[in-house]
Amino acid sequence: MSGNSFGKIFRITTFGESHGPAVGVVLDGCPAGLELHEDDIQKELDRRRPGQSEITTPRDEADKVEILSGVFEGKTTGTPVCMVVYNKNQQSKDYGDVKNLFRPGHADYTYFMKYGIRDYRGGGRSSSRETIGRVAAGAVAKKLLSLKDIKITGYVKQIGTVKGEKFDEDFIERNPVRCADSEKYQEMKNYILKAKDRGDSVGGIVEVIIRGVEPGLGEPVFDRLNADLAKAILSLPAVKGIEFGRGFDVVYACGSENNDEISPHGFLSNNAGGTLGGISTGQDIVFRFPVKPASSILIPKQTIDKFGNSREVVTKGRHDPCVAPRVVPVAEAMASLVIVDSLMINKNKKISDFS
Ligand SMILES: Cc1cc2nc3c(=O)[nH]c(=O)nc-3n(C[C@H](O)[C@H](O)[C@H](O)COP(=O)(O)O)c2cc1C
Ligand SMILES: C=C(O[C@@H]1CC(C(=O)O)=C[C@@H](OP(=O)(O)O)[C@H]1O)C(=O)O
Repeated sequence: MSGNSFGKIFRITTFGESHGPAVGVVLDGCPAGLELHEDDIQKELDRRRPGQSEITTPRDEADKVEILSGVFEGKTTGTPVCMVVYNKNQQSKDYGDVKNLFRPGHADYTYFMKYGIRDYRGGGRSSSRETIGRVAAGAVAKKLLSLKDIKITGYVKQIGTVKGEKFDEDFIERNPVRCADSEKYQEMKNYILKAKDRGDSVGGIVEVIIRGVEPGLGEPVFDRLNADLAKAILSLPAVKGIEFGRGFDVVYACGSENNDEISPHGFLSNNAGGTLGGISTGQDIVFRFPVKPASSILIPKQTIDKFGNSREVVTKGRHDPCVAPRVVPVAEAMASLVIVDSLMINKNKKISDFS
């Protein structure tokens, strides 16, 4: 177990480091015959790409994808699909100062303790450059889901203390904060920019809605659909938790308010967030997660070097002042991978399916 792979039937292994030659993914288990072009992948990678606005890292990467295998004459062949993006704008010399230091909030300390060696050029393997592979595979999953009219939409619900209240789906795609509330967008952006001016960073909350999932997806005990989604989301850098439906607020509710009543026309509410007993109800699956403020900040902080000496560190280089807007397409990709995998696992559960 190396921890670099995810999924049971629709399986991915990501590879690469932030400042190495390339990052990417090998996707195994994709059915043959799916029409797949680099453009399908590129449009999702373009949503994740850095260097696109003043509220994201200025590292300027085109993130152009190449499909190396598994596709012939525009269709998947049923063999592993390998997709690669070459890193072009590393500027690794900027990281010489932190070569022997553990940047607070980053994985430098834990990687060094675990492996005794660390790629100090940027975040190395722990950098979000790794999520390119997830987004590329997620784009294939999204294509499969579109055949079943399943749609996954993520958006920024909160930045710092600024809460979005509306949900304007068209607006999400058009604005760099990926906020669904057109009225709160400028306020959210200003909140990020003020922190950036101070050399600081801020956190946020992202919500994801999965529409069109049939009832019956997810396994009953350990591989509950909500548990699989939770693992997928918690496997993302900077994510510190997850809640479904009414979430942590269930603490304030009585059963009489929290149970989702059922009528002949369907459920009357969705406090559960789309699963019961770990199995999809057929309603929207709704979850949200907090994203911590990016660790790389220009405010001097105390740390140690790898020899145990006390040091002060300022994290130079190019960084996101807020991770939340950037994580949206990645979270959608992870959710897509889980839903496709669950659909593939969910075969032949009733004798009537076995024909
Ligand atoms: C899309 C995305 C972009 C990120 N950009 C940055 C960044 O520019 N600077 C930073 O310090 N952390 C950034 N992070 C978070 C770090 O990668 C993460 O905090 C670090 O690897 C330590 O992991 P942990 O926070 O999960 O413990 C980003 C995360 C994601 C998902
Ligand atoms: C380049 C990207 O964002 C990076 C995410 C990141 C981190 O620690 O996650 C740190 C910075 O990169 P580096 O590894 O060069 O220090 C960001 O610029 C990207 O997401 O494509």
